[in-house]
Amino acid sequence: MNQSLKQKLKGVFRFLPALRLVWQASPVWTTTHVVLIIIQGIIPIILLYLTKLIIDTVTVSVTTTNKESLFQKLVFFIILTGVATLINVFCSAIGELVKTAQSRKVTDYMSSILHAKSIEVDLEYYENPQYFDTLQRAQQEAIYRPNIILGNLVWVAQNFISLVTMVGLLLSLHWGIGGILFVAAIPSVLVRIKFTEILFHWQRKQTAMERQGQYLSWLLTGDNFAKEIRLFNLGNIFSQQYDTLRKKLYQENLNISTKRSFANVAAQSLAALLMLAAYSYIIYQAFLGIIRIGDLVIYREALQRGQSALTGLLGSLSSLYEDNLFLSNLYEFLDLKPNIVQPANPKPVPKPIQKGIVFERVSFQYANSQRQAIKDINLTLGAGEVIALVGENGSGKTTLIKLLCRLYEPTSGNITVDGINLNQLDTTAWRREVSVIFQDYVKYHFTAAENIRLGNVEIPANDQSVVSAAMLSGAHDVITRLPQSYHTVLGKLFNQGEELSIGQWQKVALARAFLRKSQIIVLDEPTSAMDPKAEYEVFENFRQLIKGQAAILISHRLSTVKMADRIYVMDQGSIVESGTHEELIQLQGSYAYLFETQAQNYR
Ligand SMILES: Nc1ncnc2c1ncn2[C@@H]1O[C@H](COP(=O)(O)OP(=O)(O)OP(=O)(O)O)[C@@H](O)[C@H]1O
Repeated sequence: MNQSLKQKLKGVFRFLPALRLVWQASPVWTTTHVVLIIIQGIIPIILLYLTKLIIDTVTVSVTTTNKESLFQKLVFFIILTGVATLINVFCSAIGELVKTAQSRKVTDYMSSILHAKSIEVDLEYYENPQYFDTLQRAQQEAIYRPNIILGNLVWVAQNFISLVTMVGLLLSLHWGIGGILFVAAIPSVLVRIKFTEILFHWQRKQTAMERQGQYLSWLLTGDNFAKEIRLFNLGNIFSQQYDTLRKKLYQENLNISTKRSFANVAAQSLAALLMLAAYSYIIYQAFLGIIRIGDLVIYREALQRGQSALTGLLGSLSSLYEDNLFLSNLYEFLDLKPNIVQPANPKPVPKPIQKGIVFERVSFQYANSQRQAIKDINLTLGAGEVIALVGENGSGKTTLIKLLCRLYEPTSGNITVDGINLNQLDTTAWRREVSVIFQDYVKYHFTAAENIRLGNVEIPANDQSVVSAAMLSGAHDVITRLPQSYHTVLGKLFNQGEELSIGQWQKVALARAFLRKSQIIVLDEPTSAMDPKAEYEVFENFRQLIKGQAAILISHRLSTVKMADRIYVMDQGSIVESGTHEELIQLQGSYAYLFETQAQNYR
């Protein structure tokens, strides 16, 4: 057997993981769903059999004198027919409810699996377009495919039983008729499998384009972009780009669908001709008097039912193949492994940190980049020390912080805390000790109190420490002026939300950092959007604010970092100067030059 056929067959039977997901999502609804489908599959056969019994009884009654017992029998069969019909009606009515409930459960379960995986993977994945393609494909399939697999398996069973019965009947007439049934069904199945594969590969190729379309649509409809799109009059341009993209996708899809339709016409015409030949043979047998008119009717019925059972069976088998092919998109996503590995036996995080954090010849290059973002960095942050990183845009300051938080692994060199390499610590436990507010901090569209509490979710809601943190960052005054004070929803996304200015948002984010009970605090341009008074208040009493935490400050305003114990000046990924403010001024290097330039602007 050639390799690809083997793989295809393997694909057909790789439905167990999907069934497991369906089962895990909702064992009770799934069982009920299957039981109902089975009952609904059996009842038509029972009804058919009861009809036969009724006809037989009526036929006998015509020639019998003792009609009373036959009448009782007849009444009994009619009652049974009524009961079976009622059960059928009940099952289909309840079936709708069960189907809806079960598929909603599966949908929600699959969403939570996708969410869990999205959190588990490293930040690095989020800088990789292929990751988003994989995620998009997984999202498309995960929601409904597992349920369809379940349905298709039940269909396979139902059609198989039906087929065996009908083929048995037809074989009694001529073996060739059974054969024709099979031959007639094959072309349609081949067409389906072929076009499923074509569509699958086309969709995989088009994911990036689909996402580009979604991005344009997001630009056109998202609140973040509404201002600029209007002012730069970009609406029509983006909208045209979107239309061009969608037209291309539509055209390619239509081409495949058209080809598939023609192939289907050819396959189904061939099947119809073969069935006509079989039917003609049955008619001819009746014409010759070999079979009776009654037989003709039965065989025709068996032929039709047999054909629909076989088409159904092969159809559900090829659907299973299709489902599995497309579900590989989901498995591909679920199989992603984080690059940052957790140590098997993590060492405890030092509490309190005694000696401090040391960067030893640390270099790092982003996976999607040709250049080193930081090179050969040596840096020390002693316990309770405040250090500052300054340098031009792109000099590597934020990257250094990301390495400290173990969002990435250094390409070379070591980062240690009290002599223990960060890769020997449990990542979550380590991150608990670092409180970071990045430049692109998150504006949560939750209440003001929740926005701050997210810095330390271990404290209860409405804890007084939220207010204390807000006071330290200057957010308290902003929040108390809001209509519902700390209970006001921030942002404009939800009803009664109150939008803040960028500087006000920054104060809220800073409060989040202050709330966290960590040993290290990292503020990446924390006051860049604050007014001078607010900024002054933060840095004036900075050491009291951080209460003995070690701190790393990143700022372009050198006046704010003057008080640091040590200032590191970065340039193109390297540290080019370091020392206290006074030492660096005396050095008369790039720091002194920058400081002097900024100071002149304020004179
Ligand atoms: N996710 C990324 N993937 C690839 N390259 C990146 C990524 N993030 C940053 N870089 C590159 O790494 C270098 C350092 O960036 P980094 O953000 O650390 O600079 P920075 O000093 O914090 O700059 P700024 O002052 O503008 O905040 C830059 O050349 C940047 O282009």
